[in-house]
Amino acid sequence: MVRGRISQLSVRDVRFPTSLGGHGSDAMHTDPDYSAAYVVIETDAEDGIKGCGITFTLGKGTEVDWSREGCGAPGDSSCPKCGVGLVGQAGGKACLEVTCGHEKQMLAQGYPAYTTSCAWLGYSDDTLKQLCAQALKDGWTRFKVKVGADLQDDVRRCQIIRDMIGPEKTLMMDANQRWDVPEAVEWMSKLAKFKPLWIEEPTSPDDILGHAAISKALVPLGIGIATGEQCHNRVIFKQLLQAKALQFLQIDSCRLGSVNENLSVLLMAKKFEIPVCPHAGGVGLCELVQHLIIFDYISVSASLKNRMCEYVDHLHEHFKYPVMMQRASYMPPKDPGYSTEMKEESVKKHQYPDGEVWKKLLAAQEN
Ligand SMILES: C[C@H](O)[C@@H](O)[C@@H](O)[C@H](O)C(=O)O
Ligand SMILES: [Mg+2]
Repeated sequence: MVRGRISQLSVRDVRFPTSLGGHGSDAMHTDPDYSAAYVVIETDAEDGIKGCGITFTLGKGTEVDWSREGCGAPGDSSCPKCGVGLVGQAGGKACLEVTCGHEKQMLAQGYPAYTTSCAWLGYSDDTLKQLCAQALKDGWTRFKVKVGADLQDDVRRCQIIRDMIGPEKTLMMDANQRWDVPEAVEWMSKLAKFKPLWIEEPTSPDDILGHAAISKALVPLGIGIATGEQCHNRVIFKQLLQAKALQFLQIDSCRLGSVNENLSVLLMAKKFEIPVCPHAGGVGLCELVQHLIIFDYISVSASLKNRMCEYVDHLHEHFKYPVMMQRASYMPPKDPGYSTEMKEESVKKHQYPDGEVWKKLLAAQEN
């Protein structure tokens, strides 16, 4: 039913200076400023219905004029992490009438999550220990640690985190594409003693057969391959699944353009019996993907076995409908829409380069 016409469209470059604290850092992206191209489509409908969309980048990636900036060169750590994938938040009715057991279970217990927030690569050992201790207190049982830049550092950091969480809790590792195929196998053979459930993005996300080779070598060591946060369409996922290149599939709500593209991947994963463990974090990715993974549980996979959704503890305060976490789980959102809308005040403050936050930072840099 048509309810008005599009009357206005705005695109804003919103950046958060996360690099100042090393938040979000990994072996490839050493100083990311979590950022978004934030789009609002307004209509002239009487009820004021509007659509909001985000594309997650690491700062410079938000600039339209890349080439002049020289952005896009391999190794430029501020290049866009995620491609263009607009997702909307349109008004509508929240559909939370309890109709099935799985839905009831989600409403009561939520969808299980793991945390990446303790172990970004740029964090000191002290910060790692402090955040890990706090996360354990808060009830987290699944942890992801960044690896891939320096083997000795990885061994030390993995030892710290494994000692702190004990042998039973789940540990995952993420190399953010840093290795080539033989290097990935060799490096992970050295980290196998820390019993990681998976190694994520061990090599280039485009190297489907490379992932298959790594998977063949590491599965006998009890290590699965997780990938998907850089996969931009269902065809890539189809090939990863057909080639038996992954044991955990990581959809990304923004990288895969549209909800429909995400749904087709959820259905393929079900057919291949591969658990979906979404990528989240960034700017708003937790807010968005929680809808998809809870839908997956209620309507597609009907299983929580080997399944969990990533959680990162940053920037939720800038969203109008932030995620609600309880006992290390995502509690189902009860507001209508895709939870994409940002607070106007946050957008204004963090707009690049003329928002209050950036004016101050850029002025300080000049002095
Ligand atoms: C640059 C970013 O923080 C990435 O390190 C992050 O998205 C990561 O790959 C993840 O799995 O959370
Ligand atoms: Mg990752």
